[in-house]
Amino acid sequence: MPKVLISDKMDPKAAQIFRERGVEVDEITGKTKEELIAIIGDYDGLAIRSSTKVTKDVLAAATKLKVVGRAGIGVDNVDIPAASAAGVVVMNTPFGNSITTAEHAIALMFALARQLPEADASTQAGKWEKNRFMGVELTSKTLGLIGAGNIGSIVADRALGLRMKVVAFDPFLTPERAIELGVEKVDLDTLLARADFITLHTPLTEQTRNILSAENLAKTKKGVRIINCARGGLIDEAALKAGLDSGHIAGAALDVFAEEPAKDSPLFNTPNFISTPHLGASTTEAQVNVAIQVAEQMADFLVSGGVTNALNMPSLSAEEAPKLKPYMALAEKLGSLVGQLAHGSISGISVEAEGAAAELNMKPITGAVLAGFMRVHSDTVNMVNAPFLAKERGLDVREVRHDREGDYHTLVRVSVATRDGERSVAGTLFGNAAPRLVELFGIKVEADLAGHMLYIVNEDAPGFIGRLGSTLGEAGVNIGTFHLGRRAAGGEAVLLLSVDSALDESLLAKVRQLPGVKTAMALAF
Ligand SMILES: NC(=O)C1=CN([C@@H]2O[C@H](COP(=O)(O)OP(=O)(O)OC[C@H]3O[C@@H](n4cnc5c(N)ncnc54)[C@H](O)[C@@H]3O)[C@@H](O)[C@H]2O)C=CC1
Ligand SMILES: O=C(O)CCC(=O)C(=O)O
Repeated sequence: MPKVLISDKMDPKAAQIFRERGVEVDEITGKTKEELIAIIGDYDGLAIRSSTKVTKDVLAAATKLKVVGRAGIGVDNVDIPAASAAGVVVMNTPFGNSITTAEHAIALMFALARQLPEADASTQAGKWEKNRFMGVELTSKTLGLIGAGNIGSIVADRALGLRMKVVAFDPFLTPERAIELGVEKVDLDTLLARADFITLHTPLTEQTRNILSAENLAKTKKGVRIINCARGGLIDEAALKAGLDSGHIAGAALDVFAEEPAKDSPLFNTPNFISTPHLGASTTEAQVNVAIQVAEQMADFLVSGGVTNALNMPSLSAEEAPKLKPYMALAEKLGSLVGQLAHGSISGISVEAEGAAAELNMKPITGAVLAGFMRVHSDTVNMVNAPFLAKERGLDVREVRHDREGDYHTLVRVSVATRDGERSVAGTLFGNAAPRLVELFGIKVEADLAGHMLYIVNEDAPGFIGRLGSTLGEAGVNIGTFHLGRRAAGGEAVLLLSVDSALDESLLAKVRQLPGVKTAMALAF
């Protein structure tokens, strides 16, 4: 039974769903990195929010880990390249907390406009400072939206409902989508110059880090109010403090900080500064949504191989997974076969689908081919890290679907480009379930690729099979199955034998000395 660790506080629905789906679950929150490293080796899955940092060191200790599930959106607390290299799928729940976070941004905008936290503190201190707290109306003001994705779009919708004008800067926002949202697409400088309120809704990336730098803050309108419910690191906090102190910036509300937990920021106690402790997603509704979603996604993956909302692997629905499973087994065997047989530097690999296979989602099939191909050189390769490693090695990967009718109802062909030209193998599924090799380097041969095998290329001549049988028999090697294919009588023949035990080098050397043998290799599946 797969085992998952929930390492951040999560709605109890998550644990309930894991158990209902046949996944064992431990909830151990508040661990230090060292404590997490000490226990992570026991788990197949890790369910987190934003506190757990899934670093290289944690992943190195996570020897059984297959999936990290983020109950939320931002995955900047997960080292995704390291997870990909380790073959660990990283999933998030991209929609479960968007409305809640957008509402928090709007709440902070109102709080800034009317200085609500300070007015509340002053009133409860018995001061009744009616004349101190003069606010501004939101109606007719311009809201500058940096990032118009899921959350930004909801913020825009709510702001338009408040009769604000919304200008948006997002390099990926199309003019059509801007019209649909009712926002004006502008460049960053225009937004900075025109906005009365600025709200940030981008992930933290190398392009967005410090997007509100000292230089950009200086381009804002005097009296601007700034809200950040996305990620710390998007704003230069020192420059923000200077802007608030000088009065250029009329107010700022941060839900997120460059260093979290933020326990001692220079911004604290600055007039017109509001902060919340990364509460953007903290509503009952959002937490139930993300807990249910992350547990369902992770359980689907661990139990049936379904992949949803993965950031480092193509999606594969729980319905598709059973249909694709035998294809992935076939693809992995074909990838492994070409990986074992093709020598020298390989510059490209192509995966072709014919018949029923051409109707399927090819990404998982290609991932399985690459995993089989590269596992020949490293046993830590799997479906997740194989495409990543292929790219790292500069392997040109092609996918081709054919709509032609072939000899088989379904066929997957894998070809590699070698120095000696293209080498290709093909396989089908018998009964839609059993992987079977049907073509090897242009020769028709029908074989089950399983266990220990012996591959021989020889000149087709009488007496060869008897001599080979004797050589193996004398070495105590039992033949399981025997598959023969040849280009033409008396031409080049290919033999694939399954044997009950591993073949050692000395036996292979004897086989290579038999008359007519051109190649003899041990294979393993
Ligand atoms: N405070 C909190 O508790 C929460 C914070 N978040 C944060 O909110 C962020 C946004 O979430 P979603 O809207 O769901 O993500 P999303 O991926 O739907 O939208 C992000 C938008 O940012 C845009 N973008 C990317 N690079 C940009 C750039 N250089 N300049 C301007 N725009 C750029 C993208 O085109 C995209 O439209 C998340 O990445 C997460 O870090 C999300 C949920 C809760
Ligand atoms: O889990 C949380 O409370 C934070 C949510 C968040 O930042 C996100 O979903 O990106």
